[in-house]
Amino acid sequence: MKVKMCGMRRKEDIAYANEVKPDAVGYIFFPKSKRYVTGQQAKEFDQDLDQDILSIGVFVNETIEKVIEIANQVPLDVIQLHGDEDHTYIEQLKQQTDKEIWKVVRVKDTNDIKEAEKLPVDKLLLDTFTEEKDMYGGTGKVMNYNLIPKEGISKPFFIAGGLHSNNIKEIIKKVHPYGIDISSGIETDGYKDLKKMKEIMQITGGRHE
Ligand SMILES: O=C(O)c1ccccc1NCC(=O)[C@H](O)[C@H](O)COP(=O)(O)O
Repeated sequence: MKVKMCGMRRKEDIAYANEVKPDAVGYIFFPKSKRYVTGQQAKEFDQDLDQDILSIGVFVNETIEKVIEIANQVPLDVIQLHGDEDHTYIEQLKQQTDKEIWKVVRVKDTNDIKEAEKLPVDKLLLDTFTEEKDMYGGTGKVMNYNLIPKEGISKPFFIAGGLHSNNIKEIIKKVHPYGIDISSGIETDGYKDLKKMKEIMQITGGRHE
């Protein structure tokens, strides 16, 4: 099972990631997020990140031009689309990059997942839906895992939303995801917390190839 730790926004966060070794870290390129970083900041962070940790860029309804610019600038390994990007948008993006593309489904009902399975992306990431304006992710709220189709999902999928050291084991056992994605659950007072990051790696069994 893979572990992605999202919302890196300080030099210390990168040092912590190098210490605990998740499979991937995420940078948020959504200006309305409290975890927002610029392409230039992410590039500087990324120069200090261990090479065997994937760099993932999180975009919300961003222009394709800007996504490509930042993806090449950092450089990113994966483009995570966390907004309302549709089939046409993804096809256009794919014409301009060979990078892996993940699509986030903010799950309101089972059909949202079934529709997302048809998208031409490498992986899905299931996250919590909230009505709150501009709250596309990093909500710290747990999603309803009963909405996952009984027959399973045809693409590798990450789960996200309100994961923390007290619920992660139970949720993994229930859902059997390809990976987990966590942000608020490894923060204290809004900043990444090394102790919590270590705990998550211990609970998930560390890095798995
Ligand atoms: O984290 C944010 O501020 C954010 C804002 C807008 C879009 C996506 C965002 N985060 C993306 C992630 O991949 C988070 O890790 C994921 O939503 C889970 O967050 P959390 O519930 O805080 O663990």
